[in-house]
Amino acid sequence: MSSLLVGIDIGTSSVKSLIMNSSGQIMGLAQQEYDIQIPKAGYAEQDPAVWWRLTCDTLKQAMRQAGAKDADISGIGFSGQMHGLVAVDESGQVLRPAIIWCDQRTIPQKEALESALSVEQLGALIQNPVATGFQLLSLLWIKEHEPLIYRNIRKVMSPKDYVRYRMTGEIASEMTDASGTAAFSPASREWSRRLLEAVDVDPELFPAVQEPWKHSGTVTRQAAEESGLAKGTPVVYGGADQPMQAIGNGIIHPGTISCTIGTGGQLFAPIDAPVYDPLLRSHSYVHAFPCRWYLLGATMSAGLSLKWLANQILGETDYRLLDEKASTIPAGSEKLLFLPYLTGDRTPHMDPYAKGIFFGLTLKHSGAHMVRAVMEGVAFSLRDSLEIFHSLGVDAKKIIVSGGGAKSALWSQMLADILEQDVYASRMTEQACVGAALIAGVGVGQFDSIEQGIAQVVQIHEEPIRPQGRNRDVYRQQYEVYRALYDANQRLFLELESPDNKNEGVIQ
Ligand SMILES: Nc1ncnc2c1ncn2[C@@H]1O[C@H](COP(=O)(O)OP(=O)(O)O)[C@@H](O)[C@H]1O
Ligand SMILES: O=C(CO)[C@@H](O)[C@H](O)COP(=O)(O)O
Repeated sequence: MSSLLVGIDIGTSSVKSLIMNSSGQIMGLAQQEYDIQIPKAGYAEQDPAVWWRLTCDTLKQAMRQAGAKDADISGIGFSGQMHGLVAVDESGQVLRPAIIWCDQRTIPQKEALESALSVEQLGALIQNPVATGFQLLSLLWIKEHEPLIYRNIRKVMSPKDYVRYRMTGEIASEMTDASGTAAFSPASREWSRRLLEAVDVDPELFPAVQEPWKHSGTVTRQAAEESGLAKGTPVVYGGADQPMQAIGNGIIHPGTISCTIGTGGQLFAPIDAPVYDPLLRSHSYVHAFPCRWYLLGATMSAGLSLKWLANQILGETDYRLLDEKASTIPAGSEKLLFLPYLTGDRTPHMDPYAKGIFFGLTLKHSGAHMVRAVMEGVAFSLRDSLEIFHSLGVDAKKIIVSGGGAKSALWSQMLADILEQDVYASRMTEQACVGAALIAGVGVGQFDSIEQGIAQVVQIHEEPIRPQGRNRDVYRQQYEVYRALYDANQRLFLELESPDNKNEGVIQ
């Protein structure tokens, strides 16, 4: 009898396909990387056809690794990078490259929307801030700059919804990814027709919204040929990467928090009512668990900051080696600080103009100091999110760390020291894929409920990583300077981007 579950994560840097059994044993795991295309400074695009092709490749690899036949797969679930825009025409053809979450071209659309609607009005309509790279703003950009394409758009989709459409032929959205489009009200769990009316966008462009664990169709004949899956294999809607990762870590009830360092960094706290920050410094979205929402603090460039330093500045690609080097530097990087705003900031400043800064450089600082300072800067940024959660009365009894950055013992220790709390690591790997496979198991009836699936699959280390007293004290002081750095530079960030600034990087 078929009983293997598949979880596919359409990440920012790669697609991962995972095959597990009902006890959570990973039987096969394959990953294929892709780049972010930057056709112009501030743009970030990807080709949806590449997502689909590499999904098929990784599925075949994972099945080979698992020694599984197509008939062994009982259900498929998806996880995916959030906020992005895939636009398709009447016949379901992609009209232009996807504009993804870290794209920053929509500063004018963001500012126009924010001057038309107050923070209070946005809070009432969508309970969230709008940020560059969010689907609705990207759609407004196409409307303004590519009117011929805009006219042909029949539906817009989030990245993983497009890949699922290629697999099943059905165009649909689900609550968790709809939440991150800026066109959806998580509190009322429906597209915000009032907001769409206010920006003159046809609500019909947005697909019907489903629950993540529900059956969304089956693998089509063509998808079967391309992916090696069996035609007719059941597929569930799946969810955005943050809630899927939370499910894969067993985080469904208030009190336990997920802390992720992937390309971006996120702090995620389940809540049992759609509470939101009245200052809109963090996000409030629908969770992939019945009647639950979550608060999300987002760092735009987390792992991406380290990747930038490693690849573009130090010419080193081995993260383990960088870890080793950073371990030789004392906590606080001998007073070197890094502000990780390489692609602007979301939480807490929601400022697309913000820039990265190394602050405090002296002759004694080496590449290893810079690596450590980058890791610390990312952890400080996640602490900013924790401070906001505390201010909203959200309890963090337990913090579970994951994402590529959590593979580093040093980075995980820094999180404990800087968040000033025990943090727990998972015994599993690729929790977003695990979450996607788990809800597929719920959808096909292999688990009675998400809770039962979690009890059967998820394993967290019992021993926490504890804050180290001396480091904590150093970081407490360093955090004060970190906080002040943005305030001291906010005006200068704006000045750099002013239309009067003639510095356009042209070589004479
Ligand atoms: N051993 C390691 N030490 C430190 N950082 C690491 C290590 N391995 C991966 N990373 C970080 O994790 C990031 C990738 O995380 P991942 O969760 O795989 O990304 P995504 O899901 O966004 O595609 C890299 O950019 C890197 O900064
Ligand atoms: O932007 C957010 C959440 O707001 C991320 O969840 C993105 O979806 C990217 O995630 P990674 O690919 O960095 O894991």
